[in-house]
Amino acid sequence: MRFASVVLDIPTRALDAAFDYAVPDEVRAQAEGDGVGCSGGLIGCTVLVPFSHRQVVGYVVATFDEAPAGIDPARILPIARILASSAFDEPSARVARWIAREYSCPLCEAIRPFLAPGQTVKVRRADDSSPWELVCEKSGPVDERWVSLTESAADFEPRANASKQRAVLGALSQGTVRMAELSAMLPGCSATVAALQKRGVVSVERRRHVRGGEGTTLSSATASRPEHLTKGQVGALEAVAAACAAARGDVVVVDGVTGSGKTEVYLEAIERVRKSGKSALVLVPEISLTAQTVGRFRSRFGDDVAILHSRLSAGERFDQWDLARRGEAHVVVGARSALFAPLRDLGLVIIDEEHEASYKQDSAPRYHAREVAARIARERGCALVLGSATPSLESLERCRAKSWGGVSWTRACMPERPGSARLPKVRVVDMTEQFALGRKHMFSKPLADALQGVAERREKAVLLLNRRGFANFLMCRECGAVPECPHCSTSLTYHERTHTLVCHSCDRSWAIGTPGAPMRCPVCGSPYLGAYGIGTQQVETTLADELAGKGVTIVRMDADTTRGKGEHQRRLEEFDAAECAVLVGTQMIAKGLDFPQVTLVGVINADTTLKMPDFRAAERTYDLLEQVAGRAGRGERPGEVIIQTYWASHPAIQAVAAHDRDLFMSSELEERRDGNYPPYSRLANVLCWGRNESEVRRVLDGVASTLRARIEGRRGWEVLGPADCLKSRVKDRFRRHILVKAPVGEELGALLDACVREQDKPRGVNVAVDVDAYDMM
Ligand SMILES: Nc1ncnc2c1ncn2[C@@H]1O[C@H](COP(=O)(O)OP(=O)(O)OP(=O)(O)O)[C@@H](O)[C@H]1O
Ligand SMILES: [Zn+2]
Repeated sequence: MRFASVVLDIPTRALDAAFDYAVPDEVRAQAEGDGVGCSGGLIGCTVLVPFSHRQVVGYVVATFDEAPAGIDPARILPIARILASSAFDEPSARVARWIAREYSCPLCEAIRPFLAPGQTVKVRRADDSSPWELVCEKSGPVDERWVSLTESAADFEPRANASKQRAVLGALSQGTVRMAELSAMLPGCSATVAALQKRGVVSVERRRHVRGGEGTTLSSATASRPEHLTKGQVGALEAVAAACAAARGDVVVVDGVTGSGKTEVYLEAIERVRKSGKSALVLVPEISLTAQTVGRFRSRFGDDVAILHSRLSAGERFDQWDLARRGEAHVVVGARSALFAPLRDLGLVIIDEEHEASYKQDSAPRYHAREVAARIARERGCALVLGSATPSLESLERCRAKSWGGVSWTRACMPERPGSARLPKVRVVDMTEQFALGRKHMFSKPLADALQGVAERREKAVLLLNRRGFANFLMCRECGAVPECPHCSTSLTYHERTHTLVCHSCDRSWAIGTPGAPMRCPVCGSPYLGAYGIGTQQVETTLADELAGKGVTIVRMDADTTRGKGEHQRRLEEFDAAECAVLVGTQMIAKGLDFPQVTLVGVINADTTLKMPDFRAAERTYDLLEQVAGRAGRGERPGEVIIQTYWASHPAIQAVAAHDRDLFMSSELEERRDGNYPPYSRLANVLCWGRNESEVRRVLDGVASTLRARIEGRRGWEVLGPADCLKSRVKDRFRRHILVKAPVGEELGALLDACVREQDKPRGVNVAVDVDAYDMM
């Protein structure tokens, strides 16, 4: 290990390569002596290196003994020092390289997700004349050592002059104290504690502080082992075992209907992997990382589980991450970014609800967790399990082809719920018919009746308000104006309770009138300003009227009511504890929740998402409806689902009504094939934004013409645009984009990267390449 290849943390596309440095003896000794590092050496370390007359932070991605060919070893500059222990090993470095190429981003940006949370080091200077300085956003490990007296403390008498010992014993006489607090009370006491520990008078215990699993009253937050696995579960486990045995990154799509017991398959599969001494990684959507999910894993694997998600503080995230790095936890359950956790000896990766759009990161590196997971599985020779009741069309297509990317893709079906639970009966209510019958209420007659039934039978219901799309804005009935944010091209959303108009692009808000006073149109001054679309608050109010005096608890869950820490869980607990209740909410209540007492699911407006300008609109609507329908009838009592819609004939809605995915698939796949959309092509979005509109236009026109010249004559390639984005202005920046379609299997990222690099970009104009884009607004 005399030389190292270092990627500099300078995210410009031109400085993307790794540079070679010499490894001085003391640096090597430090790296090899470091017990906590991931690679057992220098790879994965954050280092300080000289570069072009200054010092720069970089990451070691490879080491070698011979000087690189053609370079005089004496002229290779040395690494100045190590700034942080190794956070990744060689296979991870290879995955990072792949991410950079695949998603067209600078290599250092692809490496950053692998670094220890909260331990990023930067070289900065205040202005051009001041010196460079190291800024270390360190959140070291949280001290979780707890000190307490042992039984033999009673017989221990400190010597007369041992005042420090007396102080420590005194402080501990009331009970266990955290080491950090003890040090704060008695500065410099750690040597004393160590001495007392040696004598057996005090004990120091490392208690893991792990949030998320503890302190919930949710009945479903434990996973008791079922007596028998279902046939579907046994089959799925066999497929997973085969993929583990193949040890080359094979993929199993666990295609199990809602409530079929996919979680039990994950738990069982992890148990087997653990028995063979390997570790496992489980990804769930951020929003499902609730006490319920965490509790289920914790109840089976206890302290062997580390939890990673964005609601943890930086220190807590570091702690959890470090448990994996030190090999103290062998199961990591987390949101998208947990994919980069430094687990040793990985044997299995699981992605739950794999169809979820939130697995695509919408800032650089713009990776899709499913694709990176597949890459990691191949790199480490472990199995990948993708679970969902509504697998993505991409995954289903790969299973149909049986292999993809050099590994096998298998589908394991679980068509039934365990025990006596059955899939609920679904009824579609055509709202145009209701209107023709003279019913203008938010709840159709069948839904209103069903809610009364729930109240009478003392059961529970879930009501979904489909809020994606353009619901809930105000429109002037005289001039037709819709108030928009002056900084973004976004219709403002009306919030009834606070009487404000809110921009969901930039979070600015405007008060309108005073409660009770009429609101006026900002354009023509007319008082006839009406709310279009409905909000959850309105549903809650209407519901309260409908069920007044019936003793039904109404719990509302949306972005507003779950903002505070722990609110999400608190509301679910409230719903769980109530004797008879209705849970009203947005998308966030649609998936994962397992409450056996729910017998009715109502969807107030099924079709708002169908009208979104997005080729995945139908798929998303189908997924959402099938998932939310799946909340009903998970226990012994049968469930019923009522879907209100103005578009009853749409295949997505028909398919949910019949629990027949093929109904939806056949029409959808045909449209995708006709339009050359994924899964039959790859799609990238090249986005350009800046304050100066003409510069934005010029830059993107340049990218488009370079691109068109390059793909000239190549089959299956298509360049659409440039055109204004649907959100053509956000935070006063103009936004235009190009959509690029390419045949499946083409390296789209590398080509787009080259075209963007070629373009001269003035300051203030930004270009982002989003490969396999999900959000094209
Ligand atoms: N073999 C079994 N026998 C009896 N009950 C089981 C069995 N397997 C799972 N269950 C129970 O079935 C319920 C549903 O399981 P789970 O929540 O894992 O479903 P799921 O497939 O993840 O559904 P969804 O996609 O809706 O989230 C749970 O309460 C679970 O304890
Ligand atoms: Zn705005």
